[in-house]
Parts: sequence; structure tokens; C-alpha cells
Amino acid sequence: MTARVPGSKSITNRALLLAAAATGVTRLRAPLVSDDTLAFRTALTGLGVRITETGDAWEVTGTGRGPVAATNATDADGADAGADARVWCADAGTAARFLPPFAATGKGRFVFDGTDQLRARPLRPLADALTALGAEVSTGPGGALPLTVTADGLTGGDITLDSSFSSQYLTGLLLSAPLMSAPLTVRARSLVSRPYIDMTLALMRHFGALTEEHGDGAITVHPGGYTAADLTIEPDASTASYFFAAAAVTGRSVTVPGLGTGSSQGDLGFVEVLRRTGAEVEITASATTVTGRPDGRLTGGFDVDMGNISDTFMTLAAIAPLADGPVTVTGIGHARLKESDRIGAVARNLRALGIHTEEGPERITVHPGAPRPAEIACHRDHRIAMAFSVLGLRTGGITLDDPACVAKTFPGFHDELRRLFPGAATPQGI
Ligand SMILES: O=C(O)C1=C[C@@H](OP(=O)(O)O)[C@@H](O)[C@H](O)C1
Ligand SMILES: C=C(OP(=O)(O)O)C(=O)O
Repeated sequence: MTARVPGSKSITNRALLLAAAATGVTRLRAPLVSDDTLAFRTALTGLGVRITETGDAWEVTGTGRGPVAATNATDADGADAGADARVWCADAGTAARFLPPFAATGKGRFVFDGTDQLRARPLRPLADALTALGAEVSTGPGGALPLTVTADGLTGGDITLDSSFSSQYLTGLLLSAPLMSAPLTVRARSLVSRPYIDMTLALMRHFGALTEEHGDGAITVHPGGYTAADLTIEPDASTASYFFAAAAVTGRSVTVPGLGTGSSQGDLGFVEVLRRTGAEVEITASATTVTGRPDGRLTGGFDVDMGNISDTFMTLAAIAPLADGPVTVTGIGHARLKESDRIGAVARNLRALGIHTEEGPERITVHPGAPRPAEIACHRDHRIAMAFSVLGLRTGGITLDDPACVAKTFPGFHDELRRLFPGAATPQGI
């Protein structure tokens, strides 16, 4: 079976920013259309970037520089009224972490804000880095949103960045570095989610940036801006994980075209974890296929560090009760700082299903068991809804308290799961 998996959120939002900062017109084919990418796109439009649609492509007319706030804001006497550019990031971590550095390379006052969920997520390392680079920055309580940047361009420099909570701060700084007037060197401390940095650097180079990676892990980006460059967005590997896991637990075969050996998404590595459960995996240049054992049996009894692919740990944890031995996931402390405290939320949901589950600050262990009916508390976290929907293919009586929260990255998730697995129940009773 072929799963129709929509475009990568991470590539779409990076490409939108790169295209906005470039000179010329960029055509992005097959972008993800979901809450996170529409929020990012709307935010850029609000910052003066022109984005239009033709067929399944978005056309971005880049400005070649950082945004300028409040250019038309004058008071009755014609003087600058000092109005702010207000940027709504909704639930999108990528918007809150990628857009403030972009604003700092521009001019004017920008106020970033988002939902309560996004306000609860840490931003202080990014705010500190922008301050160290000379921007005027203020944050809300606990160093989080709302964040105000008063910008007059950045001159680059050499900074150390605490990257133990998220790699997104580093990506945000790197993406905007070519707009600075001198080189930027960043030394990331305790970097999590490293594959996302490789993705960032690859996309920056696609748009013509000059980047250098040093032996000690530091990264230097040289000034020179970006040039428009068309791009076809590959399917989202994190989203694909639900369909690959579904193949593993149902004994079926699922192929995702467009996701192959050349993918820049670390989360495609999830299929190697499924291989350890006994699934068969084939990755070619143009597609990835996972085939489950005919009886959907999973091998357990292993530990796996998923620190680099933490968005997919819940996909594994949710199906782990079906394995024949305990499954331990380590290295995922930063997953407590996302849409929900993901270790805590997954553990509580598994316990509600009657599954013996242990958790530590950076780990979770799921023991084999027969899940009993329960309502899953989604915590407005799309990945909790999607991961437990996969378990629902094997276990009756699972319901979701908020099936619609999948819209953050895949509004059509439930329809696609039912199209592929007609036996799957409706979202309320998965
Ligand atoms: O850069 C990105 O596009 C992302 C990086 C990861 O976040 P962290 O670096 O916070 O782990 C990931 O969880 C998120 O969904 C997308
Ligand atoms: C952590 C996630 O998103 P965000 O981009 O908001 O960090 C996610 O999609 O799992």
C-alpha cells in the first residue's frame, strides 16, 4: 500500500524563511499545508513577504534582507509612531525560534507571541544569544513568549549557545546569519536533535549560503545573503512514522514514495528502530517500504537512544505494549519541552490503558501487556493523537479526547489512516 504523506513541516518552514530572505522568486512545490506551516506563512506575509499559490506550489518573492517593521506607522504629525509588528506564532515552535533572529536582522520593533502551549516552551537561550549579538530583546515570564525584538540589523560575532533544550535556536540563528554584515560563529553546547542542523545547513547551501563546520563542532556562516532556488518538499518523515508503525503492527506493507536514501530528515531513521522489532525495511533512492511480520508480532527486549529522532519516540512507545519484551527509550529529556511533556503524557496514557510503564527524566520503559479500553488525553499534542491511533489498529476501545489536534502537522491524518486500514475505527473510537 502507498501512504499519501504530506510535505515535511521542517523543510517547508525553513524553505519559507530562506525564500523570504533571498533575492528573487522561489517556487516551493508540495509544501505542507497544516496549522504550523500556515502560521509560519501568515507570519511572513505580515512581515511584508509576498507569497502566492499556483497549483500545489507556493511562490515566494524574497526581499533580500531582514523585515522592516512599522514603515507606515506614523502619528497625526507624520512622525514615526513606533508601532510594533505583531507576529503570531500559534503553536509552532519553528516560528517562535526561526522568526525572531530574522527580525533582528531587519529594522523596527517586533513582538512575537503564541498560544499558551507555545508560551510554556523555553526561549531564553535564543533571547540571550540575540542579546549577545547586540539586539535589544525582552521576554515574558520565565524567558518565554511574548518576546520583543527591537532591531537595527546584526553584525555577526562569535557566541556560545545552550542547545540542550532544543536545536531550533541554533537553526534560527544559522538561517538568518547570511543577512548579518560580518561572519557569525556559533558554538552549540549540549546540542540535541542534531540531524535538524544538518537539514538547516543543507537547505542554506541550496539557497547559496556559505557555511563552514569546524572540527570542534562550531559552525561559521559568512555574509552574502541568499539567492532564490526552487525546491520540491519531500514527505514528512515524522508523519510517515505512524504509517510505518501501522505496517509493523498489522503485518501489512506500507510504502512512502519520495522518502529515500537522499532524505535530509533524520526521522526517517525511525525505520531502523522498527527493524529491531522484526519489521522488514527497504529504503531505495526514491521510496521507503516497511513490511510487518504476518501476525503483527513485535520483538521487544531492547533499549534505544532516540535523542536525535525524539519526535518519533511516541510512535514506538504507543505500540510497545504489543512487543514480547520491555522497550526502553533513552536520551529524550528534551521531549518534555514540546507540545506537551511527552514522556509524562505518554506514560500516563499507557498506564490508563493498563500498561506497566516506568519513566525517568530522560527515558521511558514500556512493558508488554494487553491494553484495556481508555480515552487518550492528547494534551493538544498532534503526535500523541497520531501515535495512539496506530495502537488503535490492534486494540479496541481506544478513544481520543481531541482528534482534531492532528491539524498541527497533518489535518487529513485520520482519513488517510482509514483509507489504508479500512478496519480502523473513526477518530473518536480508534
Ligand atoms: O528544527 C525543526 O524543524 C525541528 C526540530 C526538533 O525540535 P528540537 O530541536 O526542539 O528537538 C523537532 O522536534 C521539531 O518537530 C522540528
Ligand atoms: C516538536 C514539534 O513541533 P515544533 O516545531 O512546534 O517544535 C513536533 O512537531 O513534534
